Amino acid sequence: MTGKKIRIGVLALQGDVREHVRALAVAGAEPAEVRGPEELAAVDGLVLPGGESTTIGRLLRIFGLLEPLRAAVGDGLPVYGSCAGMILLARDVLDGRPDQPLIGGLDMVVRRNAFGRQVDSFEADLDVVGVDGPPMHAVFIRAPWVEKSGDGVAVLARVGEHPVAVRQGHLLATSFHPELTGDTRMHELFVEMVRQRGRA
Ligand SMILES: NC(=O)CC[C@H](N)C(=O)O
Repeated sequence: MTGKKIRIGVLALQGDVREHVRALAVAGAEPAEVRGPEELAAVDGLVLPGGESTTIGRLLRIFGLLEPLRAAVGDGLPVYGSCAGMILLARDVLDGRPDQPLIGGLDMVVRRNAFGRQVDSFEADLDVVGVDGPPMHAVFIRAPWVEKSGDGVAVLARVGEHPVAVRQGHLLATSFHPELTGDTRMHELFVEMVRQRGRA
């Protein structure tokens, strides 16, 4: 641990940006909104917020961020994707739009709106690997689940048999929205991941 604040970007094209900015600040990072390649180049880690993955994907193309983001992920930039952000980090999406662009990087296939076929939104208390203390109260909104994942992917939490939190090296993804509950332990876990990469 160093005393230096690390700078973590929040992709700010669409979705619940402000809530992530707030949670990252509470978790001890210096948050920064990212809308273009120069801003992306200036951060030590990045959060992809929830929202609508098809819209965010389209905006990534329009803002010239899709290829720079793919390159940054390939280069080891730590990224945390929540809900729509989880979808963007997947290598493939089921029930997505055929032309829906993904960033990829995480060796998983996700199913979009997976729980939504039964209920649109729900809440659950989850034990998350790597998060100490009481179970985490998790909010799911038209959430994806991980349909399948490669050997390199660690499952951190499940709802029933379905993985809803995963990590592969420098990439972290959750189906749920920790930025909405005031519980910043998921953001703290990500800040620590970024810190350990020593980019600060
Ligand atoms: N809350 C969310 O991020 C919902 C994700 C949305 N259903 C999508 O497909 O992108």
